[in-house]
Amino acid sequence: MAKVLVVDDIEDNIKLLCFNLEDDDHEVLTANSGEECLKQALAHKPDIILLDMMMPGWSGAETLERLKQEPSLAQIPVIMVSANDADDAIIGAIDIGAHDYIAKPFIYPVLAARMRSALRLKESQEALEKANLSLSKLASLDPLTEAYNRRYFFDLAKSEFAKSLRHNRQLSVIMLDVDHFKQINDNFGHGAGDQALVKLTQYCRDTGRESDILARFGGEEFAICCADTDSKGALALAERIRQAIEEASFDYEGNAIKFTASMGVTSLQPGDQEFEELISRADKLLYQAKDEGRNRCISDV
Ligand SMILES: Nc1nc2c(ncn2[C@@H]2O[C@H](COP(=O)(O)OP(=O)(O)OP(=O)(O)O)[C@@H](O)[C@H]2O)c(=O)[nH]1
Repeated sequence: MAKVLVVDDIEDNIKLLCFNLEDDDHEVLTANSGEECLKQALAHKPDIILLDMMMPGWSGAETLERLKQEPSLAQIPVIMVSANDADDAIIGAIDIGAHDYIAKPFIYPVLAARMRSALRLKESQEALEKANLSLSKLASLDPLTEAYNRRYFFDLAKSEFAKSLRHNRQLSVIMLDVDHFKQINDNFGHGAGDQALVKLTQYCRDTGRESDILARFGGEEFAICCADTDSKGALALAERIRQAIEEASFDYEGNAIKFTASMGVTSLQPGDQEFEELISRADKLLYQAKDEGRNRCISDV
């Protein structure tokens, strides 16, 4: 059922707990000191820890504090097991992060019920974290291509822009638009158009750097913000992307589909005060590229 780490310096206590836990179908790991507990927890990520309070070396409380300081272990519920049932000891342990406290000698079914309660709480915390993660993904990504959406792109790129101004670093922007995209939809169907946008995202990712911020602005228009990249580097990147798109083709329902893209490229210039200035320059250059025949990159340097 659950992976349980039992920590106690007395071998007989471990044996007794192991017997009961294994009888309940739990997978049991054991440690006979606080130091060993931390090692086992890091190596095996148990679902729950049953931790003895009084041990030579690190005490139970000290071990608990170390578990809570370790980000990858902090969420594991810890039930303290102790012969000391003084109120102060119980309060102290719960205040430093124990989920629960049970006094020895305990009745195993009571401990088992407390473990179930701790595991239920852990499960609902994990479900909540998962839901939060998918919500923040929804809020930042374009659902079709999984490139960033326009709003999130501006959040990230504006912060890069501010850093570049502060540290006197280069920053460039590429605006990209698929050529005659309407024809892909008209000739092969909307599904082919969608697939082209997914492929385009992949070509940009494969060609660029991990740190490039790629977004779908809407329709068949994309933007890339490249931190620490000067105008020469950005134009070279745009040209590599243009070539990758031109050379690639993908299969859609038996049709080999090819397309091209046009790009406008600009870089941070003295006097720029807002990130939007770069977007608007790159946008003008993109439309110049369209006017001059498409399938080309135009930069303002
Ligand atoms: N399949 C698909 N089509 C889309 C999507 N978003 C916008 N479009 C279509 O993209 C097409 C854009 O057409 P236009 O603005 O005329 O641009 P274009 O055909 O690429 O022509 P140029 O940009 O001038 O080279 C329209 O037909 C839109 O309906 C989408 O998410 N999926």
